[in-house]
Amino acid sequence: MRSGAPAQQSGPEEVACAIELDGARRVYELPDLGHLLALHDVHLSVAPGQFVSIIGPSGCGKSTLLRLVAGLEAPDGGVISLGGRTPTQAAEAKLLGFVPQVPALLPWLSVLRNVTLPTRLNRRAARRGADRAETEELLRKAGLGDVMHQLPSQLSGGMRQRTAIVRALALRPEVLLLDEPFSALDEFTREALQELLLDLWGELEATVLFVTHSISEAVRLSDKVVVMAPKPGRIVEVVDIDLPRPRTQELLTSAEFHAYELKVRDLLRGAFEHGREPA
Ligand SMILES: Nc1ncnc2c1ncn2[C@@H]1O[C@H](COP(=O)(O)OP(=O)(O)OP(=O)(O)O)[C@@H](O)[C@H]1O
Repeated sequence: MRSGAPAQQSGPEEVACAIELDGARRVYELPDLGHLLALHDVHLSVAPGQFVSIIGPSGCGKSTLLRLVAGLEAPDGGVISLGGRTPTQAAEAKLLGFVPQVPALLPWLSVLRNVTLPTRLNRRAARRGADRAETEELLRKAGLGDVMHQLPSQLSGGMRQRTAIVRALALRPEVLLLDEPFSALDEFTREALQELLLDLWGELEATVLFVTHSISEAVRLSDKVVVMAPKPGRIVEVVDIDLPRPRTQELLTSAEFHAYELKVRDLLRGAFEHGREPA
């Protein structure tokens, strides 16, 4: 428990799990009979409960990496382990929460019913996940208490994205995967949702993989920032962010914070320049 807030009930089996990628590889067959090496020899160790961001130029394989960890696609080589389980086993055990870039909410269901849908549809999810009262509490924490009976079409973009985050968190996942969840939001909404995510992460103790294009967001949120490059998609460096939490406004404007931003920026510049070279 990081935040000091009361923990939701958790047994020993609900402790967050580590994520290990050992030589992961993904090749896409292309219509012209060629192929594209979307991920090449990816090694990554994420400790239980860590918050890790993934950053890199468009097309470097960030979403592919997330899909492999989520068990939505299988690697063409290497091994991926989530606390000793394969991604498919972890997904079947309902240990994973996934927040996509665009919140996929069912337009005919209220906010509350969208959030409770996974636990209503699946017995395993129901056993692990938050009950109705806990879900309503999560919605209130996310600032959605007053709109939980409204339809998604009545909400702002930021509210819809909060709903998608609460839906993933209501499963009490051991591993939370987020694919650029705040990219379409204005700066202030983005900051508010970063705070919310950190608060809820603090309570749930999930292991987080977070894809972003924002250097400051990555440094602000993370224990580690994974910098990727394209052609082929690969990890160029993992930067440990050795800053205390909570990361106050004072810290966010400090020279130390800025030094991490510059370091990630330099690595990214190299990755972009590489991406511009002919493959
Ligand atoms: N199903 C697919 N079939 C063929 N190629 C694919 C497929 N999915 C992804 N790719 C290609 O694999 C590469 C990596 O894609 P991916 O979406 O993982 O990149 P990304 O880093 O997440 O990009 P972005 O930042 O633009 O979201 C890209 O060149 C993409 O065009």
